[in-house]
Amino acid sequence: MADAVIGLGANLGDRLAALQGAVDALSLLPGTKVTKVSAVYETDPVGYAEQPTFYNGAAVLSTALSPHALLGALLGIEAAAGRVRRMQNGPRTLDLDLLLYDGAKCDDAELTLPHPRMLERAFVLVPLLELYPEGTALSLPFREALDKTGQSGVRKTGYRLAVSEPQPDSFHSGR
Ligand SMILES: Nc1ncnc2c1ncn2[C@@H]1O[C@H](COP(=O)(O)OP(=O)(O)OP(=O)(O)O)[C@@H](O)[C@H]1O
Ligand SMILES: Nc1nc2c(c(=O)[nH]1)N=C(CO)CN2
Repeated sequence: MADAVIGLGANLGDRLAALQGAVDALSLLPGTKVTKVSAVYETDPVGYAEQPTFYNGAAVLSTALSPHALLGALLGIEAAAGRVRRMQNGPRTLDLDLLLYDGAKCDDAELTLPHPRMLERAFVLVPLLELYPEGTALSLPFREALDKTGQSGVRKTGYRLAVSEPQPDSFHSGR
């Protein structure tokens, strides 16, 4: 089993429902358990400013899926949430980024690990600091990066994402 950290974001439609739906979908992936979830943060858009504010958060998984299989699953969950890719940094119903997978490094056509832009983004690093108060996540020290972003515009909402208890197989098969 490996630990993986997922960044979640949404700025179109019902943002809270999108993030909660994503956590629910992650917990249903084969060989996967959601072990930690952050609070939900409301964040000013970074990159392309003329778009609605985002809800962002982060989740930690314990998974038997490989990094590429997990990325494929994230893209599937985004598609099921109605995401249409229009522009880089533009608005989206759901964005799931594979931030870290154990201490793995990877740089191929489909996947870069750690996520190449995570250390520049306070909307990623603030939820991460909540999950890893020591400032190092899966071998990646990130606290200094957060200090360096100098970005504000990340506010905690009163919402938390819920992790539902795993159900016995008989629950899913209806027997
Ligand atoms: N660590 C990663 N997590 C998620 N996608 C990745 C990662 N590394 C590479 N990718 C690739 O990036 C592609 C485009 O991702 P996406 O459309 O979500 O980008 P974006 O959300 O606009 O920008 P950003 O990646 O900066 O958040 C994906 O199809 C995927 O193959
Ligand atoms: N606040 C915020 N800004 C963004 C976000 C995001 O999730 N939150 N995602 C982006 C592209 O992935 C670009 N800008």
